[in-house]
Amino acid sequence: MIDVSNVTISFEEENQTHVILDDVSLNIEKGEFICLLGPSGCGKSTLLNAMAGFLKPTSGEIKIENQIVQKPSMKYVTIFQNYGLLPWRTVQKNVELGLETQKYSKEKKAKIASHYLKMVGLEHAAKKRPAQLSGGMQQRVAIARALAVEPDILFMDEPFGALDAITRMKLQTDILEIAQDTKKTVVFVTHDIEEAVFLADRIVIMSANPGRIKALLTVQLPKHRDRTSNDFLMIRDKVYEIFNMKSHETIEYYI
Ligand SMILES: Nc1ncnc2c1ncn2[C@@H]1O[C@H](COP(=O)(O)OP(=O)(O)OP(=O)(O)O)[C@@H](O)[C@H]1O
Repeated sequence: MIDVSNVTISFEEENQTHVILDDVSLNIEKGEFICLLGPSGCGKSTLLNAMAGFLKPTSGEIKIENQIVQKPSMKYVTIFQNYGLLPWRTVQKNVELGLETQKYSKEKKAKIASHYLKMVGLEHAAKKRPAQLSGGMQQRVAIARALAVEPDILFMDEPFGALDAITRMKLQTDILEIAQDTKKTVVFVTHDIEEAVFLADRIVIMSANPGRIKALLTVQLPKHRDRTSNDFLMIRDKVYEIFNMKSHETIEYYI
């Protein structure tokens, strides 16, 4: 569904060229949940923004369903860490935002918004304003708003980065279920190894200076993942190994 071919992205600054992404190639299948994982500054957001049409590659090309990506499209939607809700609108009206460019009746817009608010467990909050909601709830509204335009692809840039650990785990479970139920293709940026192992069908492991793909890891875990299972921990360890973060000393524990 998404073909990234030999993409290099560089920026000019004070007469110097900074190569942010260097010859990155990647194919993403329809319905896959892909996590872009890597240290700060390795170009995860830059790659996501290029796929989403916010940024043009310096060389190489990106195609979505065989069309070169030139600009953002309604067929794919980006969700950012800072929810981007309009504070003066109710939750319901925020979810309806993306529908306003389409010629739907008032009733149809309200029906679609209610459907997706229900999907994220917020039907009871429809009349509230964003400031009356917790961070986790605001991000749920942003997810409902993105889903309401029924995109084929969701691009998510560290969407849970600002949330506390427990809320984050709840939202991870929910987005995984929603992505599976609605058969979305998801490209999700994170620097959290556990989050990537919990969510991804495949993890794209990136290295920095310049940003490159260091490894592609297929996560062969069941649909419903258990963060404490041996298989989960083995895959997490494998990622640590790829980042050279695993200690090779044997430690004995006495409890
Ligand atoms: N418009 C720009 N002009 C110059 N440099 C840029 C621009 N956008 C990004 N960069 C640089 O590109 C590099 C990669 O940035 P990017 O935000 O893609 O990294 P990231 O892996 O998503 O990092 P983080 O996890 O910290 O968000 C950084 O060094 C950043 O300073």
